[in-house]
Amino acid sequence: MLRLEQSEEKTTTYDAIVIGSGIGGLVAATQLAAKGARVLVLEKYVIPGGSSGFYERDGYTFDVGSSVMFGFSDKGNLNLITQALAAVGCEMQVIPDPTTVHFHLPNDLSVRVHREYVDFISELTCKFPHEKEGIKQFYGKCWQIFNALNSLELKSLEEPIYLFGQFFQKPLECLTLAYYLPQNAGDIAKKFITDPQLLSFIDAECFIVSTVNALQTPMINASMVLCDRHFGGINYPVGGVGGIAKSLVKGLLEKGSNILYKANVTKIILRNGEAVGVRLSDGREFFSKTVISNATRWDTFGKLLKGTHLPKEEENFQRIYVKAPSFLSIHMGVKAEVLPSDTDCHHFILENDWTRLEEPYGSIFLSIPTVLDPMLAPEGCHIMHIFTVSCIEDWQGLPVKEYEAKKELVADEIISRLEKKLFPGLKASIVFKEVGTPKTHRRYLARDSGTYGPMPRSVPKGLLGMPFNTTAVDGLYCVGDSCFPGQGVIAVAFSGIMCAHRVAADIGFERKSPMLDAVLLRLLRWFRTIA
Ligand SMILES: NC(=O)c1ccc[n+]([C@@H]2O[C@H](COP(=O)([O-])OP(=O)(O)OC[C@H]3O[C@@H](n4cnc5c(N)ncnc54)[C@H](O)[C@@H]3O)[C@@H](O)[C@H]2O)c1
Ligand SMILES: CC(C)=CCC/C(C)=C/C=C/C(C)=C/C=C/C(C)=C/C=C/C=C(C)/C=C/C=C(C)/C=C/C=C(\C)CCC=C(C)C
Repeated sequence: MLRLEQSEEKTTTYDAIVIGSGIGGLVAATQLAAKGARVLVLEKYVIPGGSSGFYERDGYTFDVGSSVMFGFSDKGNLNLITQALAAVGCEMQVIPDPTTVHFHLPNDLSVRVHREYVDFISELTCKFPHEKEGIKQFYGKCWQIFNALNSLELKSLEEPIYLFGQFFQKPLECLTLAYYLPQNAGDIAKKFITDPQLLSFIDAECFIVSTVNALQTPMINASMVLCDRHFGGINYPVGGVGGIAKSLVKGLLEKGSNILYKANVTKIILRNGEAVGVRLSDGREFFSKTVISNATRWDTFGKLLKGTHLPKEEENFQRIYVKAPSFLSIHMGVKAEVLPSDTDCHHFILENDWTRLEEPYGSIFLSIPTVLDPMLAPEGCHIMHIFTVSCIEDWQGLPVKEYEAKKELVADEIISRLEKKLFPGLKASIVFKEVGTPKTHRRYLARDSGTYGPMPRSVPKGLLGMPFNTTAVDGLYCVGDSCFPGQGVIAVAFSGIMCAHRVAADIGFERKSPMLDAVLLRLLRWFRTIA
């Protein structure tokens, strides 16, 4: 990080200030820096990455959140993490994961999502032989959409020269995407599949990437993840997920831009209604041609623009989307012998009752990244990163002692369930344990109520209602998971690429047509109101 002299703060005008260094913010920043823009990233915490950050304790390197990495392969157009790193001259070594996730579901339904598509389909068909045709048809539709996506060069859908250019070059693919844009995975699954248990399995497939069931999951997003895991595969970065943000920061600095840590933005400064800079909690102010917020839209409009009128578009967003609950996380170090030798890296556990899928503490996510990269833990030990849905309301207003006791109690119950279902002797094998609650996530990730991201209030019209990057405030852009296409590391990386393209056009680093802009932006705004 370069030091900024005090006089420089007041006088330097950047091309863009990015609030927050989650993957969304860092991708936007590095894409702009790669185009020659001067960018300043302001991060509240002491390291970059947000929910894709890392922390070290007692010889362990823990991923804060994300461990399942889509978009990290060396082929196609959808390897957006690889592309984002390459844009600033970085490359990371990755370890291919042979199994995306091992599902442990009610009625002893166990399904491994193998890297090879044919192996996965044959395992699923073995469990549901009477649905062989339906399985082929549903996942086949996903491939049709994925192939359309993968054929496009991905840039801002809010930039007409690019968008119309893609329609001209790939009309069939663009029409396919336009057709599926307002649709959800559950409706399409129901066209081909009738077995209620298989439909519940599709719900679980969608839930792990959208925190809602298939009927509420946009078909484009479902297709993206259900196919990329077989096309490019899931690949884990050597040294842990935190390395992605560290590499992006290195690339950012090498391109002559900068990042400041412990820089808590408390206000977006407006002049004549236009965003022109930001103020930090310690009083420092920075100015720029554009401001990009990687804080959630609830934080951006509710806190950083507090006191200004909530634009109609944001009212519309909040009408369609609510904050998904937060989660309880347990980071553990365990003795290696507790794991059977063929243990997969990622597991999803829902023991007895399908109806508990979306409930707090209903299902359990478990990642064991040391299965892929043993160097993340001391010799003879593994990392277990466990998380489950939990609401902040459950944890508020408790005196410290009760709060700590509740953490222990809830974590103990989750660990007992894992011990019973998967790993006998688990409790006795624990050598390190740290529990995070929704309050922890609110504090360290600076996300309102510790939310995991946005989720539709009811059944959405696919992705139609999800806002892109421009906002009703001139000069202010949003990036991250409360923008199109939503939650997920690869999704926010796409949002970063889109955002940087739109900003670059607005500040003269890319071509733009003001007349076409006005038409397209008005049209997209209208689409969102009918969602
Ligand atoms: N694959 C997985 O296992 C997994 C797990 C967890 C999270 N994730 C994904 O990561 C995505 C989130 O990425 P993102 O880029 O939207 O954001 P993020 O929440 O990861 O990062 C936002 C960053 O902005 C900073 N910030 C917020 N307000 C600030 C302020 N006022 N001043 C300065 N800094 C501020 C935060 O400290 C944080 O570092 C989620 O959608 C989620 O799906 C994935
Ligand atoms: C403009 C208009 C209106 C129209 C036109 C048409 C067109 C052209 C269109 C286009 C479109 C596009 C391009 C789109 C795109 C999209 C995308 C890219 C998407 C993506 C998505 C992604 C996602 C969603 C992802 C997600 C993921 C996630 C979330 C993950 C997670 C994970 C986890 C949680 C883990 C688990 C764990 C265990 C199990 C342990």
